[in-house]
Amino acid sequence: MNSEVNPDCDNAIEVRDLRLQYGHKLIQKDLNFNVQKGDVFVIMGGSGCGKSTLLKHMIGLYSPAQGQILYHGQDYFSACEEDQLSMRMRWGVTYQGGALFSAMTLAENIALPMQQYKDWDKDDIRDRVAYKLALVGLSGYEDYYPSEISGGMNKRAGLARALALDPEILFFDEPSAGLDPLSAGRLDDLILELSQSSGATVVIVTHELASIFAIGNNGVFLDAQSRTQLDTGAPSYMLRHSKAPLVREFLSRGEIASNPA
Ligand SMILES: Nc1ncnc2c1ncn2[C@@H]1O[C@H](COP(=O)(O)OP(=O)(O)OP(=O)(O)O)[C@@H](O)[C@H]1O
Repeated sequence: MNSEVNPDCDNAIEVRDLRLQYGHKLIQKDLNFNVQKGDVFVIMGGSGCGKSTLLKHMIGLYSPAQGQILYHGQDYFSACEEDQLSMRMRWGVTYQGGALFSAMTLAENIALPMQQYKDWDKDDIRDRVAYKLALVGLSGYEDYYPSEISGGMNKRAGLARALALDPEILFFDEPSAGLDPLSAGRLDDLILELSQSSGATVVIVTHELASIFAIGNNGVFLDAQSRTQLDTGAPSYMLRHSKAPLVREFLSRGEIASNPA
């Protein structure tokens, strides 16, 4: 266990005064919110407001222009490389396209992080791969290539790979992008089921209202115009009670645009 990690900290993630830029281009500023352990936390907002950018900062791909992101009380960006790696090893990430390696079978894709980061032997890895595939409903698909299975199955296989190292936090960028509503709904159910059964915290970027309400118990709403968060909390609460009209309007597809209830 990392020396600086505080296991008693209820917040899996704390975002403090965060400012996100690409060069001089400001994307978001003054972001402040907490993700509690076990939350399914939704990053919401209209197209181009910076949802993916925020997620990329949260998984350490980009450094913030200002502010902090703390994991179990430890600031990621001021930590040494070794501590950053040990934090990253506790995360599972799935990107927008599923992003499996096309030249590898599903089993090889899922085994890859295990081979990279663990000293598990071959049999152990084979069993763990089979278990992860079973968790996402893909038992028996070990030897299939990504091109041989459907889009929805690819997403589920991507999820199995994200689960490879038994993560404490799972990050998803638009997990159901490109899926039909039924498959998207099934993927939502699976994400919720896996987070509940493993106790993992989930951080998810989506603008799908159905997903936001089906699985999110907490979240943050980003605005492209003011370039800051308009609200944070439970999406179902924000829908009726957010003090920001734009949030109520967005979450109700324009049906609740007047004063908060
Ligand atoms: N690598 C980059 N360099 C410069 N600008 C970028 C980069 N990536 C994204 N942007 C810009 O940052 C802004 C936010 O993009 P981002 O993809 O984070 O938004 P988003 O809310 O996830 O959008 P969407 O819902 O459409 O996927 C956009 O104006 C985008 O053009």
